[in-house]
Amino acid sequence: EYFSSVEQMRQLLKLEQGLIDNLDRYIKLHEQKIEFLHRQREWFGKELKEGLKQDVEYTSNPMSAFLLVNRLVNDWERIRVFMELDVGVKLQNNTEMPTSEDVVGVAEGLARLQDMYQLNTKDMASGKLLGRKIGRQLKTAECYEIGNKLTTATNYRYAVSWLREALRLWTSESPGISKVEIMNSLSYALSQQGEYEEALELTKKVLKMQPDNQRALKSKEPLEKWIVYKQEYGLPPPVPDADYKNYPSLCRGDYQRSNKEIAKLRCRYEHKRTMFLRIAPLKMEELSHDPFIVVYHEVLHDKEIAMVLDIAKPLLQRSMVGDDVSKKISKTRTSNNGWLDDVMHPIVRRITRRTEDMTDLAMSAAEQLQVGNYGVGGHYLPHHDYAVPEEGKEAYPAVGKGNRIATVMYYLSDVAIGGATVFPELGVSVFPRKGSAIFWYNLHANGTIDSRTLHGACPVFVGSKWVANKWIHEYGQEFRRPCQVDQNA
Ligand SMILES: O=C(O)CCC(=O)C(=O)O
Ligand SMILES: [Fe+2]
Repeated sequence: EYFSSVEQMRQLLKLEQGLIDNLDRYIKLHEQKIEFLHRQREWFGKELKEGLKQDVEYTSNPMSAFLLVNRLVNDWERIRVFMELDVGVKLQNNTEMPTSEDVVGVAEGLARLQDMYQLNTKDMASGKLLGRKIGRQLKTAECYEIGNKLTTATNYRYAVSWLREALRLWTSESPGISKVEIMNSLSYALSQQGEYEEALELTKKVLKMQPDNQRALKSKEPLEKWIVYKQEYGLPPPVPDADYKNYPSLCRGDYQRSNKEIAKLRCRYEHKRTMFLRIAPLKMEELSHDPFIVVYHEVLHDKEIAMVLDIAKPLLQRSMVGDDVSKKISKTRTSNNGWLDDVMHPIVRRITRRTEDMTDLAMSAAEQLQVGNYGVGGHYLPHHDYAVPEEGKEAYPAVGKGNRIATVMYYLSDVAIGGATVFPELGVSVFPRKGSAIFWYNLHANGTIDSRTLHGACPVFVGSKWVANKWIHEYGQEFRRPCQVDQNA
């Protein structure tokens, strides 16, 4: 799977380079083959001309008679074999090609970005994003493909939008795509949205252009029935989108809190929490006092980050959601991650140590470091990091050290546009800054869950977002976690 990580997508450029190299070799060998055949053709032609000039003499002369028979038996046989011989270049090597799921995955990421950042399809198709030119004008057939993939993904709203764009761009010179195909696809996507009237209109237009068009013939009657049904009973209420309140506006970086609230927050050197901080204070930015959320700036060095990424890259796999018993792949989290243990490399141990110095929490109850990379439009919908186990069951039984009391998340990259970490209940957004870490408690001081810590990762717009999570569990923190955050430090 490529689409769920920009790092994996980068491999595709290498893959395409390999394909082009193979194609070049194939073309070259074919050219050599054709050249050889031209030379042979020349030679056979010359011999034949000789023979035709004086055919009786030629065929009765034992020398030329022999040459003629020999040519036909041996030389022409060699040519026959040679012509049928393949040049022996395969287009594809062993590298795994992306699949149609990747195409759908990228199209879904694209629609997610459109939705989140309110981008219109015409601008996107023209390669313009947020007033910047980031690509070329898409062709009719390309818009049509995006629309069709979104239909496959049952994202009909954006499918309609892309198919409309394809229709708008279509000219009789558009290669490889007929107007009728686009109209049929658009009609289908519209009908899935309950817009039967317009769908029928398109279908009728198709039938005017091509009276025997099978697809249009098949859909006309059902559409007419649906229109009558809709007039009588109306449409079923649409399935409501999951409501994450101000999640989208926070992702866009819209202002969420009053000046009065923000005025209470400070930036300062944290030098009290642990012994370590007395000699090496950290730059701390408060985001919220209750629940406690802070960002530590410049806590990881670029060189340390480069090392972590080197170790993590070969370990990347599609991220799961759910606790360790019920985890599964989900569209709500499109990223890849890999787990790094302290024993794998001194740098991992060093980061664990730094997390302890930063938080004063015991690392004996911390999970391995989870390094993550997001894909095209990659996101993680609002969720809690704690688990809510069934009655009588334990949270995170595989860890066996209680619930996730706190989260420390390091940003291992900047993100050019998008990719914020946001807390919808609190109106807080944090835009990634390479080397910074965000730290918060998921549980109240009495150990109950703090639902206000709901948070999500916004779709990455431009860039490759890397993060590293260190989840810390409850056991061993009894005498470590301060009951009250010292706001006057
Ligand atoms: O990537 C982010 O900004 C948040 C990630 C997150 O919440 C998680 O992995 O649990
Ligand atoms: Fe999270």
